[in-house]
Amino acid sequence: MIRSQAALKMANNNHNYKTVYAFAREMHPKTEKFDVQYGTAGFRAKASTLGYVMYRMGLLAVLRARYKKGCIGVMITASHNPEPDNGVKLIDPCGEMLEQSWEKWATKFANVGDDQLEEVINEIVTQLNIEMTQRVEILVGKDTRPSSPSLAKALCDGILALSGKPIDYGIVTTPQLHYFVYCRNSRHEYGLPTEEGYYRKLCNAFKKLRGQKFDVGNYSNEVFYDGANGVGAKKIKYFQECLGDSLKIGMYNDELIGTGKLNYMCGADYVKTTQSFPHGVPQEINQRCCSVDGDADRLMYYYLDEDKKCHLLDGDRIAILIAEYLKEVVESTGLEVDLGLVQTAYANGASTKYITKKLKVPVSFACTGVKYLHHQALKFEIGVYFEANGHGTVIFKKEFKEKLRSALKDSSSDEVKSAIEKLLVVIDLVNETVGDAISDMLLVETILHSKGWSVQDWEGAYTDLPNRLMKVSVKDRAKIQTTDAERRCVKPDGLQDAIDAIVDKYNAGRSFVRPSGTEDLVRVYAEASTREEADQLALEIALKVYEMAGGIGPEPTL
Ligand SMILES: CC(=O)N[C@H]1[C@@H](OP(=O)(O)O)O[C@H](CO)[C@@H](O)[C@@H]1O
Ligand SMILES: [Mg+2]
Repeated sequence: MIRSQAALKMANNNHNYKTVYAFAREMHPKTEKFDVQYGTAGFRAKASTLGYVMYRMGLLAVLRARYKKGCIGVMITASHNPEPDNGVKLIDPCGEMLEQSWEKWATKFANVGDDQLEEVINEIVTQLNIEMTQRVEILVGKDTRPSSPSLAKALCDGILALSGKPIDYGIVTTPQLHYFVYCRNSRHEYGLPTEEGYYRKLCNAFKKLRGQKFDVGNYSNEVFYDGANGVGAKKIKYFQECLGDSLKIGMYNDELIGTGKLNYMCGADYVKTTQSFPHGVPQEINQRCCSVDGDADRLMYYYLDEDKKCHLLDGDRIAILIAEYLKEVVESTGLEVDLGLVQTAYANGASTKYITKKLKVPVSFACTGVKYLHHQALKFEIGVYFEANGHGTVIFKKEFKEKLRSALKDSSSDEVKSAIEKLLVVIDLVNETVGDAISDMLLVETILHSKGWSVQDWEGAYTDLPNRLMKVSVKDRAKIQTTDAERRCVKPDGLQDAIDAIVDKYNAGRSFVRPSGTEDLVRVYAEASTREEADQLALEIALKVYEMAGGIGPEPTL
């Protein structure tokens, strides 16, 4: 057993990583034979299999921090997945997801044998010329899963093994940790890297925008909030305390009250995938409700109508509401701005049509996964991006913020000045580092309040095309390859032609298939003018995938 951290440090400085191997062998040996892949959202698996992966991600985080000469974050969470799962993802210095070119290192680190660890460390250090004597800080956060503390311990052992300094933020939401990383690296320019600093920044901005009149027009100052029995339920309490009467939040699915399990029959993913009202939230007709997921980076709005039908206002609607509002606020400043929206193929066709034809805001498409959307959104001065499942945010270019500040100084019009001031406060309300369910919720509430809208007014802008998501199990999902932001399939040969021929038979039909980045299956999406047609189209396509792409297990059914 290795006991001395000083001995480890000395070994690191001498480029001798044998101790890392011994540490691994003794405490976090590789237990699984199968390979894992750093996917859309890092590594995810059954928590019991992840100890060694965490240890190795601790090692990699230190290397990444030294390479980037900044602090790095590591979040332990499996988001909306069931409680026995867990996962890990790395956060880069500006609070963004780990750069794609390093994903292959992450995969390699996770999969080599214990006795090859030393070699892989030497390989990356030499190839990227990493200076190994720097003392670097790694910020660690975790969700509420019971497995998270022991996995965090394994992660910290990895960080310490290479003489990094772990800073444990305890239980935090994923977007909070992204925010802390950026605050620290921006030397507090973006905010204070503490929970207190985060709540203050967002709540102050919210209260400023809200003013003293809380109910306006059709807008009523109360929202029901489903915390998915996770970290989002814990953290919303601080907000409620800080917000006081400016927003009444009915808090439900709070595991502390002891009624439910994480993500079980509740939370944003449950609401979106089942298109139904979550358990544990009172069924009040026409009440505006929202759900977050297990690490509070996704947001879904909904309400029940008089017939108890659940109406969803998903990521597409949230994106549109935000883009339209920002467009209006920017117009009132008199400044020219390049505002754009980024969607994925899962965005409802009706939403894309509304944005381009009615709002006249350009839309670009990115592959599934926030890292792709974020990257694409950086091209605009104001880039709004959302996945239909409710994960997204707004990014404001640094130069645009500077433009605003200098226009504020130079303008002689009070009207323009107050419009710019308002926009600067809106920017403070947004967590630009990554999709943040609670910050997004506060922004949606701000917009509805400013328009005097009920949730039904918001829904009235356009009508979603009925849609259906299906899953197909195949022998090897890598056999399916796509192009054009995953909207067209290039492999296996002939599959796209077959899809086109089926889609042609349906009114307003659209469908695409792609291999999931987080689960071992192929996803099928279909939309059409009626519910029956959307269901039927999805089924026909799923059967075609099953037939042409090596389906396994029972044939897909509705
Ligand atoms: C259709 C769908 O919802 N896909 C999700 C899901 O990715 P897949 O690659 O489809 O498994 O998990 C991702 C990570 O949470 C999320 O970004 C994405 O939107
Ligand atoms: Mg999540």
